[in-house]
Amino acid sequence: MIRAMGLLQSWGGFGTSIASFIFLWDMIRRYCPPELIRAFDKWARRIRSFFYPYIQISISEFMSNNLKPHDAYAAVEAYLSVHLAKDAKRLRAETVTGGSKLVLSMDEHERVTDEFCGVKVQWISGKLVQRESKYLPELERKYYKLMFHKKYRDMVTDIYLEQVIKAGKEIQMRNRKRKLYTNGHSKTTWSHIVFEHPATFGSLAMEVEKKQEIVDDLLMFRESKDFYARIGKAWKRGYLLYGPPGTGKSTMIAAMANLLDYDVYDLELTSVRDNTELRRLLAETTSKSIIVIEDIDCSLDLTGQRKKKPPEEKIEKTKKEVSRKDTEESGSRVTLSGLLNFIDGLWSACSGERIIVFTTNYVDKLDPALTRRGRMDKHIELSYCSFDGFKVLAKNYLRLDTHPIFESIEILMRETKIIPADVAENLMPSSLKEDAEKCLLKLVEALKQAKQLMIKKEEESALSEAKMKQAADVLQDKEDSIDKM
Ligand SMILES: Nc1ncnc2c1ncn2[C@@H]1O[C@H](COP(=O)(O)OP(=O)(O)OP(=O)(O)O)[C@@H](O)[C@H]1O
Ligand SMILES: [Mg+2]
Repeated sequence: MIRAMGLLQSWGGFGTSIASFIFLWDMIRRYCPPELIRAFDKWARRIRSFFYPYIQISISEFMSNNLKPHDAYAAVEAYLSVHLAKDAKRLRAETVTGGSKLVLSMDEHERVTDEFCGVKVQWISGKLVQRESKYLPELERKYYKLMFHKKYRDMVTDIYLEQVIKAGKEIQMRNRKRKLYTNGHSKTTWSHIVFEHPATFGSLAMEVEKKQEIVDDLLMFRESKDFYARIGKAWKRGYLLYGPPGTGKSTMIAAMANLLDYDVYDLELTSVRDNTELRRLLAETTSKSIIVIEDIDCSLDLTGQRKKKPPEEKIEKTKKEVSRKDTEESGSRVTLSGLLNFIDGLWSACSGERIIVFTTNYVDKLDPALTRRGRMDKHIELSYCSFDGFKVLAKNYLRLDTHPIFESIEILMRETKIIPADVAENLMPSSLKEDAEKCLLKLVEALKQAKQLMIKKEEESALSEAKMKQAADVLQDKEDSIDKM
């Protein structure tokens, strides 16, 4: 009993000394000049590290020199919130900008343990409140501290930390909202909106094998960082999508971005003043992005002057003609050589993966410099709707795998041409009451009309050919009679 009393007394004494120490330390912090406290801290740390076998690495929320957010801090935070936050006792719940999902992270002064190749390391979250001078407000800087035994120094600094940052960046990439950047309306810089296009390769009407080949190609590109480094080529890939209007070129670009989880830069060449501006815009694009130049044939030519389209294409008054006119008015002087120089030259030096996609309705009209192999790695033709393509659309729009009307649709599709955009329009119910069968009948009607139009056109062209031949024969007869005279 007496011993217990003595123990309590001594604990009481210990408590009192701790309280006096805290009081004394508080007084020192409050009244001593900050320089003196910093010097004291420094020496105290040196003495401690002499006896203490652990190493600490701090990763601060902001860079110490310019107060810019520190990328590594954000990556560590993402890594910890996914892999270790659940082990912490106190958590912070926050929504990611623009999202509704709650993300959990460690609250301040929490401690979690991670294990890497049998080595245990500790992460500690903290907050530092600093005042640079007494005239400035206090600054709060959050930080993560990594603690490990000094015998694992090389392994942790060379391998573990690198892997944490890499994994963290991948998590950030997955959590971020993707963006669609544009440079339209005579803007000299990129402006962006959130990219939320629902297109996927699953919803794209196309032959199954062809679609799978494109998907495989894209996925292989994404995973080929080391391969590109080994062969000494920049990690870039060019796709040329060509085909008539409404065959799904823009839809495929959205599906590519969704598959790879990339941002999209929609480059409006007609708004770019000259090659210098083009170079700057392309250099500003970020890694993991698709740079799109739609209707490349209408946007520029080799000489920098506008191309003249053949008469039959002029009939179609599309946005493309308007954009060409815009270029003339805005005085864009971007040349094909300028674009190609950039793709082959400076752009290759930008780090990270990028995909560049050109689209055109008239692949034959393109300059061979643009279509040669090595420049555009893959040429993809998007053409009129096949029966396979129709089945994808019927499944998506009407949830139908089969129907008795499919047979007549298949026969009509073999006899005539229809673009997927028209098939999609017919399969779209115009009211809640319109059922799947009505939509299929609408499509049958559209196919019949397209067939009639095709027959009429063929007849007309046969007639004009016959007339031309007749006129040529008359001319020949005249020439023959002149010769005889
Ligand atoms: N292959 C396809 N699969 C699914 N839907 C398609 C396909 N092609 C066209 N569509 C539908 O038609 C619409 C127009 O297609 P899209 O804009 O992709 O055509 P495009 O080939 O880019 O045309 P343009 O040459 O005029 O730019 C899309 O919104 C989509 O609903
Ligand atoms: Mg398009």
